[in-house]
Amino acid sequence: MAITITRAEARDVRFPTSRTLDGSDAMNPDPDYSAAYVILHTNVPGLTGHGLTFTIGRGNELCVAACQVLLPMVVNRSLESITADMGAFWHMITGDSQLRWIGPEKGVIHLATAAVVNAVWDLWAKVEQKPLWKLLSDMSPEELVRCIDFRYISDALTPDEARDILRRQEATRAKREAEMRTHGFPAYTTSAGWIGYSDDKVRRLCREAIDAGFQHIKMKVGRDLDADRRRARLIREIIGPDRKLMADANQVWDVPQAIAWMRDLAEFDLWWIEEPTSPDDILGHAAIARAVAPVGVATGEHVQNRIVFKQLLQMNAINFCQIDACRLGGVNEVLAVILMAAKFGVPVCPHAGGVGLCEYVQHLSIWDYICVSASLENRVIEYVDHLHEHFLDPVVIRNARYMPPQTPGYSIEMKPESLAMYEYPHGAAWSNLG
Ligand SMILES: C[C@H](O)[C@@H](O)CC(=O)C(=O)O
Ligand SMILES: [Mg+2]
Repeated sequence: MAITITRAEARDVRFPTSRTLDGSDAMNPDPDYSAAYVILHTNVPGLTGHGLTFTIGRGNELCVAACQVLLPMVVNRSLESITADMGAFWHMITGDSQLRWIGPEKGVIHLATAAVVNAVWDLWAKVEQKPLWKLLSDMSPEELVRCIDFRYISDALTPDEARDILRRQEATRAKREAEMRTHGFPAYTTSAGWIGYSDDKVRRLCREAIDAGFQHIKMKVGRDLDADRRRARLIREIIGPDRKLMADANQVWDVPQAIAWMRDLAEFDLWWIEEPTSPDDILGHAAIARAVAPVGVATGEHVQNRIVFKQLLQMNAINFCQIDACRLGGVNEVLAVILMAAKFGVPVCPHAGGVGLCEYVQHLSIWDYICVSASLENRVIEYVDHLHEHFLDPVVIRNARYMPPQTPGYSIEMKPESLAMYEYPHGAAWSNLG
Protein backbone atom coordinates (compact mmCIF):
# COMPACT_ATOMS: atom_id res chain seq x y z
CA MET A 1 0.00 0.00 0.00
CA ALA A 2 1.28 3.47 -0.82
CA ILE A 3 2.06 5.43 2.33
CA THR A 4 0.63 8.93 2.32
CA ILE A 5 1.14 11.72 4.83
CA THR A 6 -2.45 12.56 5.67
CA ARG A 7 -2.00 15.27 8.28
CA ALA A 8 0.71 16.93 10.32
CA GLU A 9 1.06 18.82 13.57
CA ALA A 10 3.68 20.96 15.27
CA ARG A 11 3.85 21.24 19.06
CA ASP A 12 5.66 23.52 21.50
CA VAL A 13 7.51 21.42 24.09
CA ARG A 14 9.72 22.97 26.78
CA PHE A 15 11.62 21.58 29.75
CA PRO A 16 12.35 23.89 32.70
CA THR A 17 16.10 23.16 32.76
CA SER A 18 16.91 26.73 33.78
CA ARG A 19 15.82 25.79 37.30
CA THR A 20 18.86 23.56 37.73
CA LEU A 21 21.13 25.49 35.33
CA ASP A 22 21.64 22.39 33.21
CA GLY A 23 22.86 23.58 29.84
CA SER A 24 24.09 26.96 31.11
CA ASP A 25 27.00 28.80 29.51
CA ALA A 26 28.45 32.30 29.33
CA MET A 27 26.07 33.44 26.57
CA ASN A 28 23.03 31.38 27.57
CA PRO A 29 22.91 31.45 31.38
CA ASP A 30 19.37 30.08 31.84
CA PRO A 31 18.25 27.85 28.95
CA ASP A 32 14.99 25.92 29.03
CA TYR A 33 15.74 23.07 26.64
CA SER A 34 12.86 23.11 24.16
CA ALA A 35 11.68 21.63 20.92
CA ALA A 36 9.40 22.55 18.08
CA TYR A 37 8.11 19.04 17.60
CA VAL A 38 6.60 17.76 14.37
CA ILE A 39 4.44 14.66 13.88
CA LEU A 40 3.56 13.39 10.41
CA HIS A 41 0.48 11.18 10.44
CA THR A 42 -0.08 8.65 7.66
CA ASN A 43 -2.81 6.51 6.18
CA VAL A 44 -1.25 3.50 7.94
CA PRO A 45 -2.60 3.13 11.49
CA GLY A 46 0.18 3.66 14.05
CA LEU A 47 2.76 4.79 11.50
CA THR A 48 4.02 8.31 12.16
CA GLY A 49 7.18 10.30 11.42
CA HIS A 50 8.68 12.49 14.14
CA GLY A 51 11.17 15.34 14.03
CA LEU A 52 12.17 18.21 16.24
CA THR A 53 14.21 21.33 16.15
CA PHE A 54 15.98 22.52 19.28
CA THR A 55 15.70 25.93 20.92
CA ILE A 56 16.38 27.14 24.44
CA GLY A 57 12.93 28.47 25.37
CA ARG A 58 11.49 31.85 24.42
CA GLY A 59 10.91 31.97 20.67
CA ASN A 60 10.15 28.27 20.41
CA GLU A 61 6.66 29.34 19.36
CA LEU A 62 8.18 31.03 16.29
CA CYS A 63 9.72 27.74 15.22
CA VAL A 64 6.38 26.00 15.75
CA ALA A 65 4.69 28.61 13.55
CA ALA A 66 7.38 28.18 10.89
CA CYS A 67 6.85 24.41 10.96
CA GLN A 68 3.13 24.99 10.46
CA VAL A 69 3.92 27.08 7.40
CA LEU A 70 6.11 24.33 5.91
CA LEU A 71 3.96 21.32 6.72
CA PRO A 72 1.41 21.81 3.90
CA MET A 73 4.30 21.01 1.54
CA VAL A 74 4.35 17.41 2.78
CA VAL A 75 0.69 16.77 3.57
CA ASN A 76 -1.17 14.69 0.96
CA ARG A 77 2.12 13.54 -0.52
CA SER A 78 3.07 9.90 -0.76
CA LEU A 79 6.29 8.98 1.00
CA GLU A 80 7.51 7.39 -2.21
CA SER A 81 7.07 10.64 -4.14
CA ILE A 82 9.45 12.26 -1.63
CA THR A 83 12.04 9.52 -1.22
CA ALA A 84 12.28 8.90 -4.97
CA ASP A 85 14.34 12.10 -5.12
CA MET A 86 15.30 13.32 -1.67
CA GLY A 87 17.57 16.04 -3.06
CA ALA A 88 14.70 17.51 -5.07
CA PHE A 89 12.44 17.31 -2.01
CA TRP A 90 14.95 19.26 0.09
CA HIS A 91 15.40 21.81 -2.68
CA MET A 92 11.62 22.27 -2.82
CA ILE A 93 11.25 22.73 0.95
CA THR A 94 14.04 25.31 1.16
CA GLY A 95 13.25 26.93 -2.17
CA ASP A 96 9.65 28.12 -1.83
CA SER A 97 9.63 31.37 -3.75
CA GLN A 98 8.00 33.43 -0.98
CA LEU A 99 9.18 31.66 2.17
CA ARG A 100 12.75 31.86 0.95
CA TRP A 101 12.67 35.58 1.67
CA ILE A 102 12.58 34.97 5.41
CA GLY A 103 15.78 32.87 5.23
CA PRO A 104 17.23 31.95 2.94
CA GLU A 105 18.38 28.75 4.61
CA LYS A 106 19.00 30.39 7.97
CA GLY A 107 17.27 31.38 11.18
CA VAL A 108 13.81 30.29 12.30
CA ILE A 109 12.69 29.02 8.90
CA HIS A 110 15.76 26.80 8.57
CA LEU A 111 15.34 25.42 12.10
CA ALA A 112 11.77 24.53 11.13
CA THR A 113 13.03 22.97 7.88
CA ALA A 114 15.11 20.60 9.99
CA ALA A 115 12.12 19.49 12.09
CA VAL A 116 10.07 18.73 8.98
CA VAL A 117 12.87 17.13 6.96
CA ASN A 118 14.02 15.00 9.89
CA ALA A 119 10.43 13.82 10.45
CA VAL A 120 10.33 12.62 6.85
CA TRP A 121 13.62 10.72 7.35
CA ASP A 122 12.27 9.21 10.58
CA LEU A 123 9.18 8.04 8.70
CA TRP A 124 11.23 6.61 5.85
CA ALA A 125 13.55 4.73 8.22
CA LYS A 126 10.56 3.28 10.08
CA VAL A 127 8.98 2.11 6.84
CA GLU A 128 12.28 0.50 5.83
CA GLN A 129 12.48 -1.09 9.31
CA LYS A 130 15.96 0.32 9.91
CA PRO A 131 17.53 2.81 12.27
CA LEU A 132 18.47 5.90 10.27
CA TRP A 133 22.23 5.20 10.37
CA LYS A 134 21.58 1.81 8.78
CA LEU A 135 19.21 3.22 6.16
CA LEU A 136 21.98 5.62 5.15
CA SER A 137 24.72 3.01 5.39
CA ASP A 138 22.85 0.69 3.04
CA MET A 139 22.54 3.37 0.34
CA SER A 140 24.85 3.32 -2.63
CA PRO A 141 27.17 6.30 -3.19
CA GLU A 142 24.88 7.36 -6.05
CA GLU A 143 21.77 7.26 -3.84
CA LEU A 144 23.50 9.27 -1.11
CA VAL A 145 24.70 11.90 -3.55
CA ARG A 146 21.16 12.25 -4.87
CA CYS A 147 20.03 13.32 -1.37
CA ILE A 148 22.25 16.42 -1.46
CA ASP A 149 21.57 19.89 -2.83
CA PHE A 150 24.93 20.99 -4.26
CA ARG A 151 23.74 24.51 -5.00
CA TYR A 152 26.27 27.00 -3.58
CA ILE A 153 28.86 24.35 -2.65
CA SER A 154 29.95 22.94 -6.00
CA ASP A 155 33.02 25.19 -5.94
CA ALA A 156 34.17 23.17 -2.91
CA LEU A 157 32.61 19.75 -3.49
CA THR A 158 31.13 18.44 -6.72
CA PRO A 159 28.74 15.50 -6.94
CA ASP A 160 31.53 13.49 -8.60
CA GLU A 161 33.93 14.22 -5.74
CA ALA A 162 31.28 13.28 -3.18
CA ARG A 163 30.66 10.03 -5.02
CA ASP A 164 34.40 9.28 -5.11
CA ILE A 165 34.74 9.86 -1.35
CA LEU A 166 31.86 7.45 -0.74
CA ARG A 167 33.17 4.87 -3.20
CA ARG A 168 36.57 4.78 -1.49
CA GLN A 169 35.01 3.33 1.67
CA GLU A 170 32.23 1.26 0.12
CA ALA A 171 33.96 -2.12 0.03
CA THR A 172 34.89 -2.00 3.73
CA ARG A 173 31.61 -0.71 5.17
CA ALA A 174 30.61 -4.06 6.67
CA LYS A 175 33.76 -4.28 8.79
CA ARG A 176 33.13 -0.87 10.36
CA GLU A 177 29.44 -1.57 10.86
CA ALA A 178 30.37 -4.70 12.84
CA GLU A 179 32.89 -2.68 14.84
CA MET A 180 30.25 -0.05 15.67
CA ARG A 181 27.78 -2.71 16.76
CA THR A 182 30.36 -4.19 19.14
CA HIS A 183 32.24 -1.16 20.44
CA GLY A 184 30.17 1.92 19.61
CA PHE A 185 31.36 5.46 18.84
CA PRO A 186 33.46 7.45 21.38
CA ALA A 187 31.70 10.19 23.33
CA TYR A 188 32.74 13.19 25.39
CA THR A 189 30.74 14.78 28.17
CA THR A 190 29.72 18.39 28.66
CA SER A 191 27.45 17.63 31.60
CA ALA A 192 30.22 18.12 34.16
CA GLY A 193 31.08 21.62 32.98
CA TRP A 194 27.96 23.81 32.77
CA ILE A 195 28.84 27.31 33.86
CA GLY A 196 26.08 27.57 36.47
CA TYR A 197 27.29 24.56 38.47
CA SER A 198 29.17 25.01 41.75
CA ASP A 199 32.80 23.91 42.02
CA ASP A 200 31.74 21.02 44.26
CA LYS A 201 29.22 19.82 41.70
CA VAL A 202 31.81 20.10 38.89
CA ARG A 203 34.27 18.07 40.98
CA ARG A 204 31.71 15.37 41.69
CA LEU A 205 30.54 15.17 38.07
CA CYS A 206 34.12 15.01 36.76
CA ARG A 207 34.84 12.08 39.09
CA GLU A 208 31.65 10.37 37.92
CA ALA A 209 32.59 10.99 34.27
CA ILE A 210 35.98 9.37 34.81
CA ASP A 211 34.36 6.41 36.54
CA ALA A 212 32.03 6.08 33.53
CA GLY A 213 35.05 5.88 31.24
CA PHE A 214 35.06 9.34 29.63
CA GLN A 215 38.42 10.42 28.23
CA HIS A 216 37.22 13.87 27.10
CA ILE A 217 35.47 16.57 29.14
CA LYS A 218 34.21 19.97 28.01
CA MET A 219 33.91 23.00 30.28
CA LYS A 220 32.19 26.31 29.70
CA VAL A 221 34.32 29.47 29.74
CA GLY A 222 34.12 33.15 28.95
CA ARG A 223 32.22 34.82 31.75
CA ASP A 224 35.06 35.53 34.17
CA LEU A 225 38.71 34.75 33.52
CA ASP A 226 39.62 34.11 37.16
CA ALA A 227 36.69 31.70 37.49
CA ASP A 228 37.70 29.94 34.27
CA ARG A 229 41.25 29.48 35.54
CA ARG A 230 40.04 28.21 38.90
CA ARG A 231 37.65 25.72 37.30
CA ALA A 232 40.14 24.58 34.66
CA ARG A 233 42.66 23.92 37.43
CA LEU A 234 40.22 21.93 39.53
CA ILE A 235 39.06 19.90 36.51
CA ARG A 236 42.65 19.19 35.45
CA GLU A 237 43.47 18.09 39.00
CA ILE A 238 40.71 15.49 38.78
CA ILE A 239 41.04 14.33 35.16
CA GLY A 240 44.85 14.41 35.07
CA PRO A 241 47.14 15.55 32.26
CA ASP A 242 46.29 12.84 29.72
CA ARG A 243 42.54 13.12 29.32
CA LYS A 244 41.39 15.79 26.88
CA LEU A 245 39.87 19.02 28.18
CA MET A 246 37.87 21.23 25.81
CA ALA A 247 36.44 24.71 26.40
CA ASP A 248 33.34 26.35 24.99
CA ALA A 249 32.87 30.14 24.97
CA ASN A 250 29.49 30.17 23.17
CA GLN A 251 30.37 33.28 21.10
CA VAL A 252 31.00 35.76 23.91
CA TRP A 253 34.32 37.13 22.64
CA ASP A 254 35.53 39.52 19.97
CA VAL A 255 38.46 38.19 17.98
CA PRO A 256 41.32 39.88 19.89
CA GLN A 257 39.65 39.07 23.20
CA ALA A 258 39.38 35.39 22.24
CA ILE A 259 43.08 35.25 21.43
CA ALA A 260 44.07 37.01 24.67
CA TRP A 261 41.75 34.87 26.82
CA MET A 262 43.11 31.70 25.27
CA ARG A 263 46.68 32.80 26.09
CA ASP A 264 45.56 33.09 29.70
CA LEU A 265 44.20 29.54 29.59
CA ALA A 266 47.21 28.08 27.75
CA GLU A 267 48.65 26.28 30.78
CA PHE A 268 45.55 24.05 30.95
CA ASP A 269 46.39 22.35 27.65
CA LEU A 270 42.98 22.69 26.00
CA TRP A 271 42.24 20.41 23.05
CA TRP A 272 39.82 22.83 21.44
CA ILE A 273 38.17 26.18 21.97
CA GLU A 274 34.58 26.12 20.77
CA GLU A 275 32.60 29.06 19.38
CA PRO A 276 35.25 31.62 20.32
CA THR A 277 33.38 34.37 18.46
CA SER A 278 30.40 35.02 16.19
CA PRO A 279 29.44 31.94 14.16
CA ASP A 280 29.17 34.15 11.07
CA ASP A 281 32.73 35.45 11.33
CA ILE A 282 34.69 33.14 9.09
CA LEU A 283 37.80 35.30 8.87
CA GLY A 284 37.66 35.89 12.62
CA HIS A 285 37.66 32.15 13.23
CA ALA A 286 40.60 31.80 10.85
CA ALA A 287 42.57 34.48 12.71
CA ILE A 288 41.84 32.83 16.05
CA ALA A 289 42.80 29.39 14.69
CA ARG A 290 46.15 30.74 13.55
CA ALA A 291 46.79 32.52 16.84
CA VAL A 292 45.79 29.81 19.32
CA ALA A 293 47.29 26.74 17.60
CA PRO A 294 47.99 24.01 18.66
CA VAL A 295 44.66 24.46 20.45
CA GLY A 296 42.06 23.64 17.80
CA VAL A 297 39.06 25.79 16.93
CA ALA A 298 35.67 24.05 16.91
CA THR A 299 32.36 25.45 15.79
CA GLY A 300 29.04 24.52 14.24
CA GLU A 301 26.07 24.58 16.59
CA HIS A 302 25.18 28.03 15.21
CA VAL A 303 26.61 27.55 11.72
CA GLN A 304 23.47 28.11 9.81
CA ASN A 305 24.01 26.20 6.60
CA ARG A 306 26.41 24.30 4.33
CA ILE A 307 27.58 27.54 2.72
CA VAL A 308 29.04 28.94 5.94
CA PHE A 309 30.63 25.55 6.70
CA LYS A 310 32.12 25.59 3.20
CA GLN A 311 33.85 28.88 3.86
CA LEU A 312 35.06 27.86 7.33
CA LEU A 313 36.66 24.81 5.70
CA GLN A 314 38.06 26.72 2.74
CA MET A 315 39.70 29.28 5.04
CA ASN A 316 41.21 26.68 7.42
CA ALA A 317 39.16 28.38 10.11
CA ILE A 318 38.11 25.23 12.00
CA ASN A 319 39.94 22.14 13.19
CA PHE A 320 36.74 20.38 14.34
CA CYS A 321 33.46 20.51 12.42
CA GLN A 322 30.49 20.48 14.79
CA ILE A 323 27.47 19.61 12.69
CA ASP A 324 24.14 20.14 14.38
CA ALA A 325 21.25 17.88 13.35
CA CYS A 326 18.69 20.68 13.37
CA ARG A 327 20.64 23.93 12.93
CA LEU A 328 21.41 22.60 9.46
CA GLY A 329 18.29 21.85 7.46
CA GLY A 330 18.03 18.20 8.42
CA VAL A 331 19.74 15.01 7.28
CA ASN A 332 20.24 16.08 3.64
CA GLU A 333 22.30 19.16 4.48
CA VAL A 334 24.25 17.32 7.19
CA LEU A 335 25.34 14.75 4.59
CA ALA A 336 26.70 17.59 2.46
CA VAL A 337 28.70 19.06 5.33
CA ILE A 338 30.12 15.70 6.45
CA LEU A 339 31.31 15.05 2.91
CA MET A 340 32.84 18.53 2.63
CA ALA A 341 34.62 18.04 5.95
CA ALA A 342 36.01 14.74 4.63
CA LYS A 343 37.33 16.45 1.54
CA PHE A 344 39.07 19.11 3.66
CA GLY A 345 40.38 16.53 6.15
CA VAL A 346 38.56 18.02 9.15
CA PRO A 347 37.08 15.62 11.73
CA VAL A 348 33.36 15.87 12.48
CA CYS A 349 32.47 16.05 16.19
CA PRO A 350 28.73 16.76 16.37
CA HIS A 351 27.10 19.21 18.72
CA ALA A 352 24.60 17.53 21.04
CA GLY A 353 24.02 19.88 23.98
CA GLY A 354 20.25 20.11 23.91
CA VAL A 355 17.14 17.98 24.05
CA GLY A 356 17.10 15.17 21.50
CA LEU A 357 20.39 16.15 19.91
CA CYS A 358 22.29 13.15 21.32
CA GLU A 359 19.50 10.93 19.99
CA TYR A 360 19.88 12.50 16.54
CA VAL A 361 23.62 12.88 16.03
CA GLN A 362 24.66 9.36 16.98
CA HIS A 363 23.09 8.22 13.68
CA LEU A 364 25.06 10.81 11.71
CA SER A 365 28.46 10.02 13.22
CA ILE A 366 27.98 6.28 12.91
CA TRP A 367 27.16 6.76 9.22
CA ASP A 368 30.15 9.11 8.86
CA TYR A 369 32.45 6.41 10.24
CA ILE A 370 30.98 3.56 8.20
CA CYS A 371 30.63 5.35 4.86
CA VAL A 372 32.82 8.48 4.82
CA SER A 373 35.71 8.99 7.20
CA ALA A 374 36.54 5.37 8.12
CA SER A 375 38.47 6.86 11.03
CA LEU A 376 37.85 7.54 14.71
CA GLU A 377 40.94 9.71 15.06
CA ASN A 378 40.06 13.01 16.77
CA ARG A 379 36.37 12.16 16.51
CA VAL A 380 34.03 12.24 19.50
CA ILE A 381 30.31 12.82 19.78
CA GLU A 382 29.14 15.20 22.48
CA TYR A 383 27.05 13.67 25.25
CA VAL A 384 24.89 15.51 27.79
CA ASP A 385 23.10 13.62 30.48
CA HIS A 386 19.73 15.35 30.32
CA LEU A 387 16.15 14.51 29.32
CA HIS A 388 16.79 11.14 27.64
CA GLU A 389 14.01 9.61 29.72
CA HIS A 390 11.46 11.41 27.52
CA PHE A 391 12.37 9.45 24.38
CA LEU A 392 11.02 6.07 23.32
CA ASP A 393 14.44 5.01 22.07
CA PRO A 394 16.96 6.90 24.22
CA VAL A 395 20.70 6.80 23.60
CA VAL A 396 22.65 3.91 25.07
CA ILE A 397 26.09 4.88 26.35
CA ARG A 398 28.39 2.03 27.27
CA ASN A 399 31.91 2.69 28.53
CA ALA A 400 31.64 6.28 27.27
CA ARG A 401 30.66 5.20 23.76
CA TYR A 402 27.40 5.59 21.87
CA MET A 403 26.03 2.15 21.00
CA PRO A 404 24.24 2.10 17.62
CA PRO A 405 20.45 2.37 17.93
CA GLN A 406 18.59 -0.76 16.89
CA THR A 407 15.01 0.52 16.65
CA PRO A 408 13.77 1.69 13.24
CA GLY A 409 13.68 5.47 12.80
CA TYR A 410 15.73 8.49 13.85
CA SER A 411 15.36 7.85 17.65
CA ILE A 412 13.65 11.20 18.11
CA GLU A 413 10.12 10.12 19.01
CA MET A 414 9.11 11.40 22.43
CA LYS A 415 6.81 9.57 24.80
CA PRO A 416 3.21 10.83 24.42
CA GLU A 417 3.02 11.48 28.16
CA SER A 418 6.16 13.65 28.02
CA LEU A 419 4.75 15.65 25.12
CA ALA A 420 1.56 16.23 27.11
CA MET A 421 3.30 17.06 30.37
CA TYR A 422 5.82 19.55 28.90
CA GLU A 423 3.68 21.16 26.21
CA TYR A 424 4.01 24.91 26.62
CA PRO A 425 2.24 26.73 28.22
CA HIS A 426 -0.59 24.43 29.27
CA GLY A 427 1.17 21.12 30.07
CA ALA A 428 1.14 20.14 33.72
CA ALA A 429 4.88 20.84 34.07
CA TRP A 430 4.25 24.50 33.22
CA SER A 431 0.78 25.14 34.60
CA ASN A 432 1.87 23.73 37.98
CA LEU A 433 4.88 26.05 38.22
CA GLY A 434 4.40 28.69 40.88
C1 LIG B 1 22.65 26.44 25.70
C2 LIG B 1 23.26 25.11 25.38
O1 LIG B 1 23.21 24.27 26.51
C3 LIG B 1 24.71 25.24 24.94
O2 LIG B 1 25.52 25.64 26.03
C4 LIG B 1 25.19 23.92 24.39
C5 LIG B 1 26.56 23.97 23.87
O3 LIG B 1 27.16 24.98 23.61
C6 LIG B 1 27.25 22.70 23.64
O4 LIG B 1 26.68 21.66 23.94
O5 LIG B 1 28.34 22.75 23.09
MG1 LIG C 1 28.86 24.56 22.32
